[in-house]
Amino acid sequence: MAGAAALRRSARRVVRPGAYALSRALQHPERLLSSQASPDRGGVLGSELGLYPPERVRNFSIIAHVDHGKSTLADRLLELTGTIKKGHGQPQYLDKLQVERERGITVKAQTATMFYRHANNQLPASDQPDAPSYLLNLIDTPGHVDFSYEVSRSLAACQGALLVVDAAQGVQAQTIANFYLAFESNLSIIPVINKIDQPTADPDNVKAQLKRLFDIDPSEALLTSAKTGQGLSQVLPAVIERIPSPPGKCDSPVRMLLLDSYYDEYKGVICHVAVVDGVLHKGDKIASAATGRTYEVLDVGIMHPELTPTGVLYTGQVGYVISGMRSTKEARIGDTLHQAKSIVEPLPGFKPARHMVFSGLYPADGSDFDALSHAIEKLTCNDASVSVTKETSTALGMGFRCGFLGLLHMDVFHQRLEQEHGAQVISTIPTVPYIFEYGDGSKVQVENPAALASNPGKRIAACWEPTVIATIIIPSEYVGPVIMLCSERRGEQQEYTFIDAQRALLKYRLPLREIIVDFYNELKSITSGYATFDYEDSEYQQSDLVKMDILLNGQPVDAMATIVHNQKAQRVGRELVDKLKKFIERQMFEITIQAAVGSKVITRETLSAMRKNVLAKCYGGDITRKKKLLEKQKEGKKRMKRVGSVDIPQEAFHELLKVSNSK
Ligand SMILES: Nc1nc2c(ncn2[C@@H]2O[C@H](COP(=O)(O)OP(=O)(O)OP(=O)(O)O)[C@@H](O)[C@H]2O)c(=O)[nH]1
Repeated sequence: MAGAAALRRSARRVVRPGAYALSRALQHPERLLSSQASPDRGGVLGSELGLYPPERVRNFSIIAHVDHGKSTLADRLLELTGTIKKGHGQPQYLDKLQVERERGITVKAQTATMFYRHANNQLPASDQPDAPSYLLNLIDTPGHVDFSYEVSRSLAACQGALLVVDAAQGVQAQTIANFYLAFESNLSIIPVINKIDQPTADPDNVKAQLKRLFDIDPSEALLTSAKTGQGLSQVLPAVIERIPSPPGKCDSPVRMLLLDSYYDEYKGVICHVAVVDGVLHKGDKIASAATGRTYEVLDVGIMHPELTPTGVLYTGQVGYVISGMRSTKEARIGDTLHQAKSIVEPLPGFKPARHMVFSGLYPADGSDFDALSHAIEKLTCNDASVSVTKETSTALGMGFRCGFLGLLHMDVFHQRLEQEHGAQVISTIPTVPYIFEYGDGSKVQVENPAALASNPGKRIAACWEPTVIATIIIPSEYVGPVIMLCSERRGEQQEYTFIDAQRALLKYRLPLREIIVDFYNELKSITSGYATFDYEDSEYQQSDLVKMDILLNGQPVDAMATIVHNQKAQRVGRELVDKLKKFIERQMFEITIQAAVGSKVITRETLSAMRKNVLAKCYGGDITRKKKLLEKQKEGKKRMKRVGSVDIPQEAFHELLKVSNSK
């Protein structure tokens, strides 16, 4: 038992939070089985990995719209191959990120190596003892739009993808986005129509949609239920038969693509790699094409599904490498790692993550700056897609300006800071990266509205804002309200088609600013939850933007400054001022709250003076009760931010994040 516990502990240390199938497996290491098809039944030895030349390897991903069943399907495939034990009952999520459990989403992509014996599609593997065994790398990916960066990274290591579509819901916005990601990467796509057990399942309609939208031959679609197991036996044979083996030269110097990296307290930086050429051995010297630094390979292995040392990785295989890198900053995602002292052409990496949303993060208690700094550093070790720079606010003190892939990504990061690192954080109103041109022709990218100083010597000549191309799929009766919503948000229609008799597809160019706050919620609410939405970044467009300041008793609060479209300044200003009025408690003096563009005040409210007497309700002379109330008041004060003479509660900052920019 003690051994199992130790294994569990060590598994927990090294596992990357993510696809719950893998995590679940780690909770029960005693249930981990070497595959039925594995060449050895007690683990995978390096020499046996050599039995899998590229022709016997398949690297594939599972892509889908959120909730269409990727992770459940991944789970079933791991069971089917004996990588985790069958029938582990109700999913247990103890090793999964709390944030993933609460939100029911996958945030990080995960890789698992499986072994599968395959000869004849018609017969069970147990009846074909001599059937050749294949090494399959399955990469489970997140479905939410903010994490599509993870999807494209995963696809770089694959030659094929299972495109999972819910048999009742049909093709949705992210199905389209993910299909094109895979299609543009030249992957073989296997359509899997999942959840056929549902009473409302209509696989024929889904086949027709796949044909119409992607020109997929209906006979190619596999029909499955990841819940009941129906149709699952066709999946892996299709993977082997329809997906090409990875290309690569076995006898060339080693060259591998760095897919992902994370930091482990005990082992240091762990890199996930796809070996494109050559063979990588423990003890080899490797170099980074990006930094030129060299490292010794201290450990190498596969994810089966937990880290399993093998001492070697062959051409076409996907696994992990530990090489004494000190920080994930050294492990640049998309970098080529290659045999040291050999001249190799770097692999074509992938598009760097583009930060769509920026926000300032400050410690709720100014004296906690070091703790927040430490927490952010630790968290970015496992989420390299966040950009972090130090900044100072007169209102909030020292903090950080962080760039995120989207609003959900920002929320998840924020939540993880609080849950995993106990950090109490104030975040400022999210903003997008604008470009401003001054009268002298110089241009700046503005990620912090407060940094856009109103400098009379620097007249703003023009500004640009980022836009996205949004794809929205809705039942046709909701087309009218959605068109109205998009035009309110300054959208420009690009496409309006029907994907079947009941559903329409709308494409809009929208300013990113207009969708980062509240757009999705509103879209869902006007379509009774039926709309699905996805976007890809597009070009910058010139726009009439202004910086809006919030002033308390005449003093601007830099952390509350925001950039808005000129025509919306009045409405946004009103909303911000109203929110603040609601959340700032009356104080012993009168407080004026104003929103101003330049020197022009566009809206104003006054909070009359009042002394809050916490002892007012405390009759009689119960001294301990009085003390308690005073203590509570003192605690409350700690959560206040003093700006000039005004105390602003932490909640006021949180509420400002929710201010819609349209309506
Ligand atoms: N009825 C039915 N439900 C299924 C099936 N496959 C998955 N589900 C359920 O659908 C829900 C979503 O499944 P997931 O596997 O988490 O979906 P996902 O696509 O991985 O979701 P993200 O990770 O958030 O992108 C869960 O409640 C599953 O139990 C199926 O074949 N039939």
